[in-house]
Amino acid sequence: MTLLLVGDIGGTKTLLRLVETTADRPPKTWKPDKLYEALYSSADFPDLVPMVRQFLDGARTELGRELEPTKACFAIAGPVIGTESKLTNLGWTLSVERLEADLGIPSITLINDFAAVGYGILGLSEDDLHTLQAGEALEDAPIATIGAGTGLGEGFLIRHHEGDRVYASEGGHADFSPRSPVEFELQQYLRDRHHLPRVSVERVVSGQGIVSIYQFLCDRAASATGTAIGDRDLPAAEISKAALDGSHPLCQQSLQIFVDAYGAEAGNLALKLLPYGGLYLAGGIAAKILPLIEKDDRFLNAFHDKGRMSPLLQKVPIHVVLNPQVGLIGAAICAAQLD
Ligand SMILES: Nc1ncnc2c1ncn2[C@@H]1O[C@H](COP(=O)(O)OP(=O)(O)OP(=O)(O)O)[C@@H](O)[C@H]1O
Repeated sequence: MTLLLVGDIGGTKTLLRLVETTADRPPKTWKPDKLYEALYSSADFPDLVPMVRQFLDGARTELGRELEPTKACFAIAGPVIGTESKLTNLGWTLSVERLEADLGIPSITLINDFAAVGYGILGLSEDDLHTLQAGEALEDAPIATIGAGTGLGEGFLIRHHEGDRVYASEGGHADFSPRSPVEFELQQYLRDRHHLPRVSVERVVSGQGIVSIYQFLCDRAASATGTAIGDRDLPAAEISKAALDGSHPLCQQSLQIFVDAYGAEAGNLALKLLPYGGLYLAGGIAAKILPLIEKDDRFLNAFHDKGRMSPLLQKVPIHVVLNPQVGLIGAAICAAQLD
């Protein structure tokens, strides 16, 4: 029996989990059962080491036995360079060598959170997915992942007989490319408001993006009517709730612009990778606003809107990931494959 420690480390919260596996290298499509799990507020700790120590103490007390994980994988919302990662929001600097020494775990790896999503989708079952477009799946073709949450993650997976290769990217920081007059206005608004020379797609396609789009529409309506709009400071969850129940026209319009931009960016990613192995929408937001993604085929229309290349994109299978644990599942699959 091998004991794995896996973690999903975000700027806000960190979820740690212990997983047991009987096989040395379980199949890549393995969906691990959790032995013990705990959620922490990342900023409550000066570093990952004291958090893991507290977690393992809690697990030993709860399970009433000695627990010594031999492999660990931590998925990090930020770039991982070689064996190191700096979480700028938290002031943590993590290195594999230091973590292995301080935690006494012989084999540790750090991966980007979207690399973890890449591993994780291999472990999902049909119930974890909602298909937006069946397309025409090709077994050996690349698989793409995209996901709006706190930021916008993008990654890809290449299937290979010697083992699948999972890659993260910083695609969310590529330029936002407006397609309609209102989107051009939005781009200019964001440039002016944040004093930016350019606007990245993450500024629009993310939780903060939903808030920014809504504030843009409020300010635009206020300057057209000369009357300030109430409730200008709503969080993304409330804006999408009001859009879903149809109770607030500006919230509805905000989510329409968001879904259009999300679909268009997913289409850009698909043009670059031709992911006939599937394009997966992960991140926390897509599953929560599914009716708005599907309403009037809004997401798919924006996805397909690529001129002469549109027929190619109609063949890409597109699935929304409904399981919010996909990153942790991926971290466990990755940990299990460590030597
Ligand atoms: N119902 C909702 N509709 C739209 N946006 C939402 C909703 N609920 C939460 N959000 C937004 O989603 C973002 C969080 O996304 P997600 O749940 O994917 O977290 P995350 O990116 O994994 O977080 P972390 O970086 O801490 O790991 C926040 O910006 C939040 O405001």
